[in-house]
Amino acid sequence: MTAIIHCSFKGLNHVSLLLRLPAFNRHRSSYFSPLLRPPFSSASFSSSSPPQTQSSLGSEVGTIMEVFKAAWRPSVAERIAIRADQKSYTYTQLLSSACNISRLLSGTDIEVNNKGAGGHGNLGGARIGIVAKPSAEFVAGVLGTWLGGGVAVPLALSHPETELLHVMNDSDISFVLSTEDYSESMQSVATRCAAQFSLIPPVSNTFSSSNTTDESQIGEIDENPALIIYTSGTTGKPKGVVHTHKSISAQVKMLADAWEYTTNDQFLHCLPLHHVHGLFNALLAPLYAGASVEFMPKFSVRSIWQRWRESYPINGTKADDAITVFTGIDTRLSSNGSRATSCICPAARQLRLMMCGSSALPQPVMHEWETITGHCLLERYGMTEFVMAISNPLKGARKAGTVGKPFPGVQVRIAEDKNGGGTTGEGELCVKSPSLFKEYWKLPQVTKESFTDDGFFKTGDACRVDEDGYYVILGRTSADIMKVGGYKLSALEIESVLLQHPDIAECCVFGLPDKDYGEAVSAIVVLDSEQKRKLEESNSAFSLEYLCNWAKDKLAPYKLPTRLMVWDSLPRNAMGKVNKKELKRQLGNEK
Ligand SMILES: Nc1ncnc2c1ncn2[C@@H]1O[C@H](COP(=O)(O)OP(=O)(O)OP(=O)(O)O)[C@@H](O)[C@H]1O
Repeated sequence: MTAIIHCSFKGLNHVSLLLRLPAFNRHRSSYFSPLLRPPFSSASFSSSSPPQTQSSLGSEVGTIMEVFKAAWRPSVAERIAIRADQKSYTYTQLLSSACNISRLLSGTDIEVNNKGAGGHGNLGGARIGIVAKPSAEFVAGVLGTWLGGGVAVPLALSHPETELLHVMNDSDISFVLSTEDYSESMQSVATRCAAQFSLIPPVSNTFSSSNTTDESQIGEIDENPALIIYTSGTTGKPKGVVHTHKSISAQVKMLADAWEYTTNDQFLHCLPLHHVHGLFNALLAPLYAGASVEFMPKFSVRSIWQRWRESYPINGTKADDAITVFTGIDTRLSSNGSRATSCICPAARQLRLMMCGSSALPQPVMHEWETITGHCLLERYGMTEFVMAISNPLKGARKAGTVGKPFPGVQVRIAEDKNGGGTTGEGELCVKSPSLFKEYWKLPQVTKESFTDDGFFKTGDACRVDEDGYYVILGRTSADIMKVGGYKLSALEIESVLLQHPDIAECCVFGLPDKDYGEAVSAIVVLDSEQKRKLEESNSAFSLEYLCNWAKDKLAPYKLPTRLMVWDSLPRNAMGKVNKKELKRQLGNEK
């Protein structure tokens, strides 16, 4: 049996991929993912022949199609979608490969472990684990999973086997897709989870359109799950956050609109793909906009700066494949990175947009970055559960220490603490957005408890609004908000000040139990390597007294740290975040 699969990325010119799919639609209707839904009229397609109009799908077009209508641009099909390992892949090649993967999955007798996800397509909502290095194959794996009716579960490359097993067992993964480099370990993990395993076929450089006799049906799949992302576990055991095709569509459109992603953009991508920042901001939204994404295999300060320099070799010139957008500035890039490479600032200056988020951007880092690169970083706020909700503007004032204002279509509310009198303007941030997740996987009670009665998601982050209506994130109530002698303090605010000290390269502030004050402001600092060497040479130590003497003009007395630890590094996860809850637990127990 054969089927026509109508595929469309935003801007991919009326494409139907024609494939022979054994038994594809014998029992079930086929479907389209949000990034692969057909345009208003779809057309037969081959790489060599022009599209022909076909309008049989119009009546089934839903909200997703509105997204594509608004986002429509012609002639993206042969543009570069992905660059990786010195190879380029067009949108057509990527989609062709996704269709192959869908066929591969559909042709396999997948036993859907615990259907729970809500079934559609051949895979009926089966969870497909994807463990692949950042590559065209990873993208094709996700799209192919959606095309076949599965739920993609991107798995962390950095996770030790026990954590991988937890996530795979928890999400009842039926099938693991992997690239060669992880083949051996993943095969054994898959076996232990009773899941099938396959290597993702390499995305080919040629497109073949073959054999078409039958047209598949399109079901309305918007509310069906598409993706499960596991939280990083900084506030407890990792939970599976279920996103639907509809929430993904809403989000990619929101981001592409707000930050004006276009077909002219080229993204340098060096973030993990099992986390929303790397997956949505730097991959799915750019692809939705018809942009190119270049994967850098590993986060490397030197290589990132080098790539910018190649993009703009001499001030005023621009390479064809010049990077235009970068998201993911963190302290590694701004401190040792920029100092070591400040001579190449003119190149960095010419990028269209530089963004950061996922954790607080300390003001000293923002200012230093602006001095060196000329970029006022765009900081935004997001969370696995709703992806991105609040952002500083693309055009207009970006305010240091704030995350800007809610995106159009996003509602936010601050739930003030009634016990605190409810007059401070500070409280828990609650979010309602079309990009909100559907549920925590297999945790109905936790899901219920994390929403207000009128459908706002309770973020667990403390927040206030400044005089210009910009939102200021004060931190996680569970880890960043300290209660010291009756005062409620934000660890993020104190960190931002401590980072201004010339000797401090990194720091982390949190409360440890204190019998007199409830909690004690405790700081771990990592010293700048040069300063550390000087201190060692002069046989002196970086003391609490010295730090507080310096900080007393900048912080109120009750905000000054009363405990100090000088460490060689901070324990960070793949996203560069410190798990404060775990640190508090360990250090609290040591006392
Ligand atoms: N711009 C920002 N400023 C301050 N904090 C931020 C910012 N962006 C994100 N965050 C923090 O990151 C959190 C969301 O991150 P994510 O969804 O990855 O969860 P996590 O904290 O890493 O893991 P877990 O949900 O398991 O605790 C937010 O709730 C907020 O505390």
